[in-house]
Amino acid sequence: WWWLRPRPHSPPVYPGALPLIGHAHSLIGDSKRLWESNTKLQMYSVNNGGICQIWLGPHTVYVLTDPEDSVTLANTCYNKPYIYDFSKDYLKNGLVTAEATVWKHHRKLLNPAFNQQVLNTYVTQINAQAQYLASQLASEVGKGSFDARKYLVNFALSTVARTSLGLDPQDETWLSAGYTETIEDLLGSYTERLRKVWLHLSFIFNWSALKRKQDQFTNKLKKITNQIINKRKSELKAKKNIISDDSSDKFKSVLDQLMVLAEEHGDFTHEIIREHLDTFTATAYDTTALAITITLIVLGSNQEIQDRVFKELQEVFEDENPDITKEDLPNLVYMEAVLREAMRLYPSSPLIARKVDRDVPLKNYTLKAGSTCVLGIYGLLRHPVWGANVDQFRPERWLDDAESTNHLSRNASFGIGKRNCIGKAFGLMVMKIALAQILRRYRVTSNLKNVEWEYEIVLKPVKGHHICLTPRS
Ligand code: HEM
Repeated sequence: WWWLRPRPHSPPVYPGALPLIGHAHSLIGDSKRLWESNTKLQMYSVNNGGICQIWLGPHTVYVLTDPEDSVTLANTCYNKPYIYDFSKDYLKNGLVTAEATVWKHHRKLLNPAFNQQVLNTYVTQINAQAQYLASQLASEVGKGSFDARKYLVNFALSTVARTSLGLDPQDETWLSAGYTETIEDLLGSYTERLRKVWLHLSFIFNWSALKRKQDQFTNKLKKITNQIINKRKSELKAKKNIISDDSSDKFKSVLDQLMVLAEEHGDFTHEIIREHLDTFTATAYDTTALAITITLIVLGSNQEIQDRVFKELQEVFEDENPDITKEDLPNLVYMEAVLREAMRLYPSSPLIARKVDRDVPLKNYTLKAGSTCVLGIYGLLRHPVWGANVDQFRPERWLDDAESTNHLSRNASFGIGKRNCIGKAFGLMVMKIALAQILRRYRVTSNLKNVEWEYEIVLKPVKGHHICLTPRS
């Protein structure tokens, strides 16, 4: 107990530590409890100078919510702590889980795959999926409230299938092979391990039923992606010139771009291509689907703001063109402010973490090597730096008083520092197109006050019937 005592010159300790286990007990419980514990912890950090510490057994975990300190830490320590290893069997050298040395090299090579020129070639595919989504939602009109997330998950996965994997719109093999259910089960199993702290220890986890289930999910998903890569390899072998078509305005899936990298760089093996593709899917689909779901719930509870979004849509789409063009996207200024504000208050990834692999001096304290640092995105996005009415949904803060958003945490919902989200621009584009297609056709109503939240690696509204749709005449 002596060595667990708070020391002078070390960050404030979050209350509630128990002998030997420290704060580990606060991880136990269901996903709703996990979210409650997480918000309390992050807000404690905000209210105590943007930093606090907890103990998981003997291990120190700092929780940072100060904008400057968070960037310092994120740009000093690039390695991820052991909890990211929960998904290593599946994603290993993918950008999220790769060791810092591999990550630096691969991130540099992969950045161009997500540049604006490439993204512009995806607009047609995303429009097609978003129009299909809007037409599917028609079946919910007049039936009262429903759970929009399942529609948005299908939309997000179909969009990934087209743009990342290059599958034809008619090609249903991916989704019909049970991909959606299996990826949901796999991500759920990571949260289960997070909550059952004794399973953090590999020698216990390796003997558990959860490990056996996780292996089944992982193997199934790997098999599906491997089949897609192999099929594409055979196609390219048959038509030798496809990939060498370098014209920048021609659609080229992420898989094809990875194949080009494989030709140029020996270290892009078949397995590494799979790890990157599976990483893009796992990181892209739920974050995007949830951000759209949450924005719809928030807009359904703020009719005046929704009216303003609709007015902007009418102005931008004067000619009734059913597709949103790449030229239209920058004109959806108010909609982007709404989206960013919804993601500020309810970030899909409310916390990320780094391994503190050296002593890191911050403004008031030095973080000790060998510990873990949680970067509290939720707290950062409600830090006083955002102004007095930080808890209020106010899209105008992104427009009128731009200086109140012109600070280091501006993009924190997409991560912090250089190891931030590679798919940020892609995600924003997908979300804007989907929202535009939905909101042009339907008025949304909902009640944000009734929503309960849970933490399952991502922040989710607890499954339920949250929104109603009425057709716009
Ligand atoms: C609303 C949408 C999205 C949100 C909120 C989001 C959020 C984030 C956050 C917070 C991180 C940092 C993770 C960490 O440091 O541990 C991250 C990383 C990442 N995201 Fe996203 N993301 C979104 C969409 C996407 C999309 C569409 C892709 C598609 C490719 C993507 C791919 C990635 C990858 C590969 C990383 C790891 C980057 C690296 O370590 O270099 N994300 N994302």
